[in-house]
Amino acid sequence: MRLLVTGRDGQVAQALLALSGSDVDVVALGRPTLDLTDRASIERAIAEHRPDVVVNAAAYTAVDKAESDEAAAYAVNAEGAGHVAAAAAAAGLPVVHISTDYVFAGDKAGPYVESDPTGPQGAYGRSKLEGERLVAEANPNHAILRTAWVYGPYGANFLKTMLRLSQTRDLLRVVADQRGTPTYAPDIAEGIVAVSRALESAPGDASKRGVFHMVSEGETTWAGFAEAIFSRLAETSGKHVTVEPITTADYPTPAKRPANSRLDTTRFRQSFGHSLPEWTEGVSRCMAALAANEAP
Ligand SMILES: NC(=O)C1=CN([C@@H]2O[C@H](COP(=O)(O)OP(=O)(O)OC[C@H]3O[C@@H](n4cnc5c(N)ncnc54)[C@H](OP(=O)(O)O)[C@@H]3O)[C@@H](O)[C@H]2O)C=CC1
Ligand SMILES: Cc1cn([C@H]2C[C@H](O)[C@@H](COP(=O)(O)OP(=O)(O)O[C@H]3O[C@@H](C)C(=O)[C@@H](O)[C@H]3O)O2)c(=O)[nH]c1=O
Ligand SMILES: [Mg+2]
Repeated sequence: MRLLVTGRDGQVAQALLALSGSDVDVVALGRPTLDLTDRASIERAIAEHRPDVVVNAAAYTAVDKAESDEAAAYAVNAEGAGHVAAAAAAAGLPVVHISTDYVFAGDKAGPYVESDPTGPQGAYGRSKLEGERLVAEANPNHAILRTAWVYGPYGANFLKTMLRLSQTRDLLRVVADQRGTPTYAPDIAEGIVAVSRALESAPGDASKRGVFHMVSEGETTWAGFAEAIFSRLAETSGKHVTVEPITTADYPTPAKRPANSRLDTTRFRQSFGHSLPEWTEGVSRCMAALAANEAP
């Protein structure tokens, strides 16, 4: 099976590339070769590489910057996602599209299921929600995978921000009133491969089409995530960092984030017979990979 992945240097794209081997052949393309705002560039890539499934892992992911740059976020996350889905449809191919917990308002008491009403709190979430709509409209043969709090050895993420800040500080203030699930990019990549195989081998199976919540098992807060990172850092390096739990109000940001980002993964697990490991396991594996210098 060959996957054409958009966004070569992204966290998820890099994790998919790392899986490329005999079983699955991954071609990941980014700008300038493949640009989501240029549908013809996506069509050319499909014609050249002849994939079995197209995976849209490229996105405008700067949550705060999107508040003052909403048009750019829409061009990539909404219209661009639609272009990827339309180009796949034109070639008769399924599309796997990655979306986010930030499509929700975050005011539900329990974990969100796929059919819950959306209510994005910021420009990034709005652009991603519109992307979901345009993908579904352009290509009925789709799986939209909403994930959350992505981190891994490649690219920029909260875990690497925490490690960087810890080089100059012994105390970090981190919000403790936003709940969700940190999800390890290599586990997302495995999930995408499982979904891609299912789309390829079960054409027309409606139980494997639509929207799915795909996050690691368990839940925490950003402060809890930071604590887990620093407890592993202490074990391996002896360096101690204190996490001071604070409220969202204590940490003003341009974009509002959902207080409850928890996603119920039942539909995903039942439809694909696959689940992602506990989030704490991913933290250990990511720290080990970084210590082994497996990624820049
Ligand atoms: N990061 C997170 O915490 C979460 C991410 N997601 C979703 O998961 C998916 C993957 O995210 P992640 O891997 O973290 O993203 P990254 O921010 O790591 O990477 C995104 C990639 O998209 C590329 N890109 C941006 N604009 C374009 C464009 N116009 N054409 C082609 N490529 C473009 C960027 O390329 P360049 O280097 O050129 O800028 C970058 O390589 C996205 O859909 C995201 O919305 C969902 C939940 C959480
Ligand atoms: C760096 C830092 C952040 N924070 C807070 C701010 C915010 O509420 C939370 C996370 O901050 P970040 O900016 O790293 O995370 P953010 O960019 O909001 O991450 C989101 O990215 C997009 C792409 C998604 O789709 C989401 O699932 C989510 O992962 O932690 C602190 O409290 N202290 C700190 O020192
Ligand atoms: Mg950010």
